[in-house]
Amino acid sequence: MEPILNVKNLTMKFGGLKALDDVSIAIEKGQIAALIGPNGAGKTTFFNCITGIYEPTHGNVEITPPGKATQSLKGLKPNYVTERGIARTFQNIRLFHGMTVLENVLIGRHCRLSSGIIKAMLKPSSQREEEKKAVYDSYEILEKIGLAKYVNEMAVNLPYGAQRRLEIARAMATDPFLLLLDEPAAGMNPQETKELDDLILWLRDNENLTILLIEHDMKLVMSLSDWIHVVDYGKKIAEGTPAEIKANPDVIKAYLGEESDDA
Ligand SMILES: Nc1ncnc2c1ncn2[C@@H]1O[C@H](COP(=O)(O)OP(=O)(O)OP(=O)(O)O)[C@@H](O)[C@H]1O
Repeated sequence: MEPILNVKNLTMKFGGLKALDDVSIAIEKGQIAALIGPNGAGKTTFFNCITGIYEPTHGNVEITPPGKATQSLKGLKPNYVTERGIARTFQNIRLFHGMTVLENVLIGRHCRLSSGIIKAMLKPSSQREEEKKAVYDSYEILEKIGLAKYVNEMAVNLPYGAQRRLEIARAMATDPFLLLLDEPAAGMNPQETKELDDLILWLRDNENLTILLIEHDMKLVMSLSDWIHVVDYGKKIAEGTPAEIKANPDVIKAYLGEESDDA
């Protein structure tokens, strides 16, 4: 079976700097995979190349959505990548703080509406049904993610961990088959991290999602991941199971160091 995401020989240059150097990574359907490596290794650049924020200097990104043919994402802008079924969250929280929790999720939903969210919000009668359905679907997502109690709160008033979960809810609203999470546990306390761990597992097991996460919390990475890819200075240096990665001398030297003791 084709991998759900097949990134082939990706190179991204910024002037003289090779942020990614011939990186190939395949993600299988239903996997929770992690992309790890030191600061500046190229992890976020990798996400940016997949999601159309950057056009890679070389290489190709192919997807095989469940039940569909393999297709290339070459040249697609971010909104078209989202439409193809890839959703992401960002390293720094990017919510619409002046909007409610529900409105933030509705914004994510708009790529699945035929009328577009703006028209739907203006409420010409032909769009009312679609708008109602979008609100219903968004509320359902909030329930699943454990945020329904905040539905009419302003996003800015949510506790930090809930804001991070709201980003995942908004990503879910785009109906993805592949979810890319960029440091989802950053800044979380241990309780929030535990809840995130449970949520990611739940999403994979109940929402049919494949998940690729960038994360520096090695305890979370090692407990959650089926498969781990490691980059350093833009190059892929290893891939394997958590046990293999923990024991890999190149990874220990480049990144894990003593951290591997508590993972
Ligand atoms: N738009 C850009 N222009 C120039 N250089 C960039 C750009 N984006 C990233 N870089 C550089 O590319 C390299 C990889 O950055 P990237 O953000 O992908 O690393 P990272 O592995 O995600 O790091 P971290 O773990 O700190 O988030 C860094 O040297 C960074 O400064």
